[in-house]
Amino acid sequence: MERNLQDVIRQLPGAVVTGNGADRTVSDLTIDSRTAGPGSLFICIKGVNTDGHKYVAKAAAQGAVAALTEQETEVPDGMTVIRVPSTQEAVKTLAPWFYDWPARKMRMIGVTGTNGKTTTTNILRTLLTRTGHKVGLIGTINVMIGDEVRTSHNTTPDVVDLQKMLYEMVENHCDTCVMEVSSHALALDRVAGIEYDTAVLTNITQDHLDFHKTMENYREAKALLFTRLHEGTKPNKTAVFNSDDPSSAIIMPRVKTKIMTYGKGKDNDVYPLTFHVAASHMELNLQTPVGEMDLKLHITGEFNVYNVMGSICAAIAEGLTREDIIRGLDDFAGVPGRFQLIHAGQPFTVVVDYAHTPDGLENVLKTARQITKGKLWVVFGAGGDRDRKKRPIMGKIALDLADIAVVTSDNPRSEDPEAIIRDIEEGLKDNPEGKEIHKITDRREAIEYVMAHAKPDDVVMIAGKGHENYQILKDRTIHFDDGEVVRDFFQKGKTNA
Ligand SMILES: CC(=O)N[C@H]1[C@@H](OP(=O)(O)OP(=O)(O)OC[C@H]2O[C@@H](n3ccc(=O)[nH]c3=O)[C@H](O)[C@@H]2O)O[C@H](CO)[C@@H](O)[C@@H]1O[C@H](C)C(=O)N[C@@H](C)C(=O)N[C@H](CCC(=O)O)C(=O)O
Ligand SMILES: Nc1ncnc2c1ncn2[C@@H]1O[C@H](COP(=O)(O)OP(=O)(O)OP(=O)(O)O)[C@@H](O)[C@H]1O
Ligand SMILES: N[C@H](CCC[C@H](N)C(=O)O)C(=O)O
Ligand SMILES: [Mg+2]
Repeated sequence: MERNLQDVIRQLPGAVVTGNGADRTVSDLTIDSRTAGPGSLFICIKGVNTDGHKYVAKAAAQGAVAALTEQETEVPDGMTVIRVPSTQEAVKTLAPWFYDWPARKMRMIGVTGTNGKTTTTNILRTLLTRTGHKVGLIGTINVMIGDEVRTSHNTTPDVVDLQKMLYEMVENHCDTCVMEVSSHALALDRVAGIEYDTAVLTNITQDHLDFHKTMENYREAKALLFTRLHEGTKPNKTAVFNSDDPSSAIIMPRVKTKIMTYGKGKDNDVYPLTFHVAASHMELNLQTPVGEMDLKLHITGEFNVYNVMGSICAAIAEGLTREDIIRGLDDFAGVPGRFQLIHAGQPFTVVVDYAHTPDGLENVLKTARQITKGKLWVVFGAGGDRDRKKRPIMGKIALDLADIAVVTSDNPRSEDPEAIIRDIEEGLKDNPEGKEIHKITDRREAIEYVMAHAKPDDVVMIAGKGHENYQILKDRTIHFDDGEVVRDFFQKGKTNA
């Protein structure tokens, strides 16, 4: 995408321009000097850790032609500096305009909720792709533009990267984008300039209180996806709600578009008639507005019944037929690190799962219990620099629902791993049944301990990190993969006592 610098300036009310006054071409926007290159307009944002204004010279040295600032800065030779009252505000309209409003050229499906976003977006991508659509996907694990796959840094990227990705999707002839919309993205308006066609709520349970402070703020951030859905000019919009989640009843009355609901009750558009959960699959019979569906799915757990039902509502809203949906769901192989069974020749079941919230942990342990003949183990920790209040709650859930709990580290980030474990242990203090609890701070040692002690018919749930192949420690990020630790343990011929 190329834009004339004067046209860029015209988009910025109140702009004061200094430095190079020549008429030039801007070929790229970036808010990170590290990705600035020839032709870039570098947008300076004041962040939590640092201030983008510090990197104007660096961006210029890398070839950036202009910088967008909100305070006095140096003006490197040859660079044009455009000062506006607020760069954060300016970028919300500048980025969509620069990339020519790509979200207006695709069907946009947004999925929000505490848990289930990655699963739901991936189900929808499979359904739509199998039906002949070219689909872009944005989420926690990766960004996909048709068949091209890139790694993600955030669940929902910042406004500039997001608009750039959408532009690339349009350039690559995608007709639909399905994306996870995090509560951070809604609160910080990373999704400015996007008009959604279909919006899905999975559920709202405790997480991210470090950022939102209260559950009400958290819910209201998520509500924005639905209460703003009618704004704009696109026709045929649908809001999809999980009627079994109490937040839906609070948000739905404020929605001005068509609504579809899913849940256990027969008053929903989509509801289950019967389902049967096994370790690696489930059978599910559903009632839907396009007819009854008999499904055999390669994912499992009651929570996934909800993800499937939400996806079906969105798929129907997008015009898919009963046959499209049945065929697509049959093809859906699951998401890496979501109730993923690890087969390393061991005589018991090992599951790696991304449960990192109280509700997520509760759900996967309840599902695991349904397939456990022996004892149920859980190995888990909690992320550092994240909601501290969820830690003791997760401790109590592990104690209540598993037979043996092994508390370990997740991504400690800047925090002391021992302090995080102490927070979790608050929830383990009241142990009337005297259940076995271990504390093994090193995650590899914790997993290896369990691999060495689990018995045939036991189920081991390794929770929290799912698809992640790294561990973020105070001073460095190391390679770490829960499934690989399990496989290595058995490959090295370590014995299971
Ligand atoms: C709290 C939060 O959302 N922080 C985001 C924020 O970081 P920040 O304000 O600390 O930025 P900063 O590091 O101080 O930098 C300020 C500016 O200087 C720039 N800079 C910095 C260094 C440099 O050398 N050059 C340079 O230009 C940065 O690009 C930035 O524009 O802006 C950054 C750039 O967009 C984001 O990457 C960063 O997300 C961090 C990594 C993060 O962990 N965010 C999490 C909490 C998050 O957003 N999570 C949600 C939900 C997850 C889920 O539930 O799935 C998500 O959507 O991912
Ligand atoms: N519908 C659901 N209800 C409750 N828990 C769920 C649901 N779906 C998934 N989970 C649990 O949450 C974990 C994460 O699932 P998924 O990645 O789909 O959610 P997410 O909303 O994308 O998470 P994140 O906020 O990290 O992006 C799963 O591994 C599982 O433990
Ligand atoms: N997107 C979530 C992922 C958490 C995963 C868990 N492994 C952790 O590090 O806390 C977050 O940033 O809160
Ligand atoms: Mg996700």
